[in-house]
Amino acid sequence: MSPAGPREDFPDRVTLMAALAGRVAGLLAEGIAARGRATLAVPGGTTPGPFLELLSETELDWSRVSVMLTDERFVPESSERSNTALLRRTLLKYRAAAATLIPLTAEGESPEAVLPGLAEAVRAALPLDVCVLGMGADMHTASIFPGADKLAEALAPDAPELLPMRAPGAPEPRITLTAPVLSSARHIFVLLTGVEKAEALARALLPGPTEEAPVRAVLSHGATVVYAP
Ligand SMILES: O=C1O[C@H](COP(=O)(O)O)[C@@H](O)[C@H](O)[C@H]1O
Repeated sequence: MSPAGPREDFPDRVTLMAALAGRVAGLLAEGIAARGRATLAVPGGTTPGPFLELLSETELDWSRVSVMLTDERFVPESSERSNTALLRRTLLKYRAAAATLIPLTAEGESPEAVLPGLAEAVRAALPLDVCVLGMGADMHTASIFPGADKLAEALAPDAPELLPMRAPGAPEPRITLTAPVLSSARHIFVLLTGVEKAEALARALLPGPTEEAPVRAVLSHGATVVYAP
């Protein structure tokens, strides 16, 4: 793997989430000042809730911010596994209620059926000003999983912005931003907490193919890892 970007360790999760929320808000404000609008991508899953809650309270011209998920599970929004529901619950309220959500899911039979209707709005909001990613213990990031059916396509330099994805490690089909979208963000953060993730990161930083550890696709593009135990 080419040299990894910086890593910032925090003494605890409260400090980490507050620092990241402040940093992301500052970068979005810079993007708005420079270009009139800014786009933010955030992860789903179990880690980012407190960061998203704090971000929702920050002072920013949220009416100029577009927000999308890095990936979504193809489940109804009523499911507790819906990343969109997480986003509505934690980020899209208070001051951040004025932001525009670019959806990564819609009602339909399959990810393939809804994807064309989603791609245009995603494309129009790119490039990402700030991309915050999570990582699973299997070293997947967004929904780019080791062993996934469209892994090679998602990692290819000419990948489309969005792909449907099915993987042995994912309980449901997914829709994910692809590696070129994630790695071309102006600022990339990988948000990690806990010993299991620290161990996975150590494995991901070893030399090896990106297919085995998809998070390498962003680590090799200067992503800043922010971590607390
Ligand atoms: O399934 C997913 O997993 C990753 C990691 O989630 P976590 O629960 O271990 O924090 C997440 O980044 C991704 O957005 C999500 O869809």
